[in-house]
Amino acid sequence: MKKNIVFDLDGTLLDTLEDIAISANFALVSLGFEAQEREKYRYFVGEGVFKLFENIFASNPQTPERIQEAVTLFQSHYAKQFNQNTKLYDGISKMLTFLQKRGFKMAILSNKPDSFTKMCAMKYLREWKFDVVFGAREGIPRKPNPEGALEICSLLHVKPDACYYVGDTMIDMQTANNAGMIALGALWGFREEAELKEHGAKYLVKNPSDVIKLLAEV
Ligand SMILES: O=C(O)COP(=O)(O)O
Repeated sequence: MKKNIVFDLDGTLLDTLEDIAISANFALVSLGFEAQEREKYRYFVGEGVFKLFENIFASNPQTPERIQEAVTLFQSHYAKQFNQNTKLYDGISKMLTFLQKRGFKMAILSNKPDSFTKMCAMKYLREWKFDVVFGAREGIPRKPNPEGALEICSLLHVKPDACYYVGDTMIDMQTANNAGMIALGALWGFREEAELKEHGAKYLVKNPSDVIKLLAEV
């Protein structure tokens, strides 16, 4: 039985791009830097909030203290911004209902700070039962390190190879493979097919109804 599925959050279950971009641009402008185009955030997001600003400042590196200032400004802004434009991607609701009815155990593993991950899950995903919701937590290495994914397996009492992991970036495909899970690359999210293929997607799904088709026989 492989009725276990772990989801990435940003760019997979939720389209969070706009609110992340607004809050990050607030932090940048507050510190005297230029705001970045919303589309660029597709590539900045994925490895947690500190790395978000490291990525933004890639061509103009800043001290860790400066980056931390940006992170702090981002976090206080995002606490109020996170639910302004964010939404479930089309078809997610139907997919989650299907999986739940079919008896799948479901979990979330994100590199978004743990408190924000839980706030988003409470706001947008409370209709469905997620056995575990983990964001980035103190002392636990971020994805693509498999520690969080393996902890979920042990909490669910399942083996990694009996778990699907659905995500939209190379970080997610690497996480799934590092943990020994079955990697599903979601093409509706932040990144492109080539990236997901290159980093070990076992299956590519164009939309959430493809997940239903793929897992209908499991
Ligand atoms: O916020 C991030 O950096 C990434 O979040 P995700 O792991 O849910 O894609």
